[in-house]
Amino acid sequence: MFPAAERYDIAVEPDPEAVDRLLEVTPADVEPADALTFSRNVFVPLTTACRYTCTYCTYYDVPGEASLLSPEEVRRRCRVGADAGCTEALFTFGDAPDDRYTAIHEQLSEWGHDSVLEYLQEACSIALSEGLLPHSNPGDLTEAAFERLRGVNASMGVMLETTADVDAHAGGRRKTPGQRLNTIRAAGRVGVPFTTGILVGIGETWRDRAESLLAIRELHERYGHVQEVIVQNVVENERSDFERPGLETMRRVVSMARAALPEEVSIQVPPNLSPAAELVDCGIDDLGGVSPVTDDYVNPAYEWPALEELRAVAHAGDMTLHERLPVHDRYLPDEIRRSGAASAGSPDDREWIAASIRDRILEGDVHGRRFRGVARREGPLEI
Ligand SMILES: O=c1nc2n(C[C@H](O)[C@H](O)[C@H](O)CO)c3cc(O)ccc3cc-2c(=O)[nH]1
Ligand SMILES: C[C@H]1O[C@@H](n2cnc3c(N)ncnc32)[C@H](O)[C@@H]1O
Ligand code: MET
Ligand code: SF4
Repeated sequence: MFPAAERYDIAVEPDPEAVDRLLEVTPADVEPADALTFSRNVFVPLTTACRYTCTYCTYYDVPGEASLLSPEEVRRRCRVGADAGCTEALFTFGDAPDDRYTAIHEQLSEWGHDSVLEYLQEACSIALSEGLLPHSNPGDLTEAAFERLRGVNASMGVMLETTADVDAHAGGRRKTPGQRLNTIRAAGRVGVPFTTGILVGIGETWRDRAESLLAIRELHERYGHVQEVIVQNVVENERSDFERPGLETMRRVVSMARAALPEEVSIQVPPNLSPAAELVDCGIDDLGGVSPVTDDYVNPAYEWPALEELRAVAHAGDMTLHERLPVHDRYLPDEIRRSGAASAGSPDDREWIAASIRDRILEGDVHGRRFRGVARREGPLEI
């Protein structure tokens, strides 16, 4: 049984002087990176049901329409991804859908699960058996949930979005910054390589952006687990009238992110939502998950760029382009770390990856099926 997420409890207090310093940062203050990475993924949206109703989101479905992918469907999609050379199975879906919808709960019971997180565990095992490395973002989680899910995930994530209380997190049950911070802290305590980030343009101020970035830094300083910070701009869609932040805003906020986080933490912009080629001099070094086979189900109107376009982004910044696994190189044990990838040392001597996941990457052989992703290719993956 997975316990329900903890309630509001602010974990960090950003220093006001550090916030002021960050507010002065411009693109001229940051050192551009010399390499750009991305991960080839297949997006597996387990369910469109969600307990929240964020006003910028088109992902969640209204009651009655929300459903779950079956285990057979999960396997089918993973196989398509593995055949296309993906290494990552991305499990991102609505927060605690079973908590809100009895129909979802009943379906899960029929399949022998008492919660969506228990089902996620099975889905991750399916992905592993198809030769993929799971990266799950199921929303807010407790330490107990991370303990269980780390055994079947290479890395995990949740977007902080913002430390501010914004109207965009609407509804009777709403996302709260405290709970998101708790989730990031819980991942740190358990030692899960973690992706987080901020969402730009949902009603937050510049000060809120600086505070959010410093909150992430603080949690990374405590636990060393933040592998990358996504600077994601909100995009227009049919449900909301949020305006996409302009280029100058994005240039400044990406530079702030670079300045706020230590060098070993990657700064990512999603290349289907952001003008990545115009942000290469602001400190980005990662383009996140890009899929050759699935839509970005969170923002389906925004198509993934082809490899050729990723090359053009790298070219614009005079950078090399490398494919990576969902988990960043520095969290891998020495024997499977790729030489040549830009990375500082391992955060500490801890085992960041569960032994079962490490062995799968190492052996490249899952239930007799060759691991078809990049993990088995030799040498640095310059593209
Ligand atoms: O940890 C997360 N990773 C997210 N990822 C994954 C992320 O971009 C990368 O795949 C990670 O860098 C892991 O490799 C997404 C990938 C997509 O294709 C589309 C949307 C997302 C959203 C998230 C997210 O909210 N949190
Ligand atoms: C997967 C992540 O995508 C973000 N997300 C949800 N809706 C939108 C949107 N319209 N534009 C940009 N990002 C969005 C949320 O922060 C979520 O955590
Ligand atoms: N519902 C989760 C969140 O908002 C997962 C991503 S949105 C589809 O963090
Ligand atoms: S962003 Fe995530 S939590 Fe918010 S409504 Fe969409 S699916 Fe739910």
